[in-house]
Amino acid sequence: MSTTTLLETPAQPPLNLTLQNGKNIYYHSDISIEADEIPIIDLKGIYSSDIEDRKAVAERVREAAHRIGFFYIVNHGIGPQHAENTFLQAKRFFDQPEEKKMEVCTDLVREYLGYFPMARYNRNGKKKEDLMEAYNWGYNPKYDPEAESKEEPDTDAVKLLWPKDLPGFKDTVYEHHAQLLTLARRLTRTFALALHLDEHHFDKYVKTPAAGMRLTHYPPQEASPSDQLGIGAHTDFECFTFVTQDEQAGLEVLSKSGYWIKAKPIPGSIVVNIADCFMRQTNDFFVSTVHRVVNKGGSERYSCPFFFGWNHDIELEPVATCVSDDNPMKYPVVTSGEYLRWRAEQAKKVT
Ligand SMILES: O=C(O)CCC(=O)C(=O)O
Ligand SMILES: [Fe+2]
Repeated sequence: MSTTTLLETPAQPPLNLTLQNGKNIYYHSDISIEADEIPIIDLKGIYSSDIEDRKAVAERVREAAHRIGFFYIVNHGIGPQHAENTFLQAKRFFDQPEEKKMEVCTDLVREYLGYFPMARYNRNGKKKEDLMEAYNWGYNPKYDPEAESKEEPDTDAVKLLWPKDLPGFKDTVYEHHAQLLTLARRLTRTFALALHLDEHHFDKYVKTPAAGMRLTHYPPQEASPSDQLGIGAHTDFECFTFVTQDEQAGLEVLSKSGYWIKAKPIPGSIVVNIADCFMRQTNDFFVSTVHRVVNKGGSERYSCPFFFGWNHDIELEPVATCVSDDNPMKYPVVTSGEYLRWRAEQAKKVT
């Protein structure tokens, strides 16, 4: 495993970039490499009745979340038909004429939801805009298997942002969303154990969670990654993200040694990455790792990220096992909702 730091590898002057969360990143080259740094974690043990099995998985999660902030999960319990169905819906949606997709454009609402048109954002200030389009939707208690009240919220996003001419689209993608929601709540317990807390420590944080989901489409790009990306380098906003990828490679992760490493698709797996709210709450013990997408593979790429965070009113207070007199909390305490709103405002400005 690489533990080289940038300071130890003075090849050429590093490239640098300021991210939307205000952090600066440095890297050696825009060309990515193959490396064996992202572990594959078998989740079978989290469903065991024996706490020792659950703790054994949690220790692997602890190591990965601390070292690189990315891991694959297998044996996660979600049947392959859900990803297949979602990708079919993604193709259906993106194959529509542009004016149809614009009927559910993100500009219709204040939130960062709905359709993001092709090449709309330029997250890293490259010569050309990011070559991707996306469709986003949010948590809805109507489709939450554990919601106490199943009433659909009366928001503009719910009323305006669902495509009108794609029967079955909403139900199908929410079926997958419900599966991911259940897994995310389960994994929240594993994360609690990974932080050496009581297994149920975060249970009350995930009653009405932030649980946004996205379909993304990246056409193959001709420009080099120095001039254009599929999605520019960024960190995610919430606690953790599940990325379901199709078979087309493209996701890349910035390693601590300052190289872009490929997170190649592994059939049936889900990629998990730590995001900023968890990094803040764990006082940087969990790393919210920078990632991006470059589709140089010659075929269309589809993926489906699921962004999971706490109920909006939860204060992102420090996790007790991650602070001490010698290691005081680095971040001001804000609520999850306040932080996500601030990040969404920053993200909307990147045009
Ligand atoms: O498409 C992917 O593999 C990842 C997308 C991503 O990082 C995001 O939408 O935040
Ligand atoms: Fe991301």
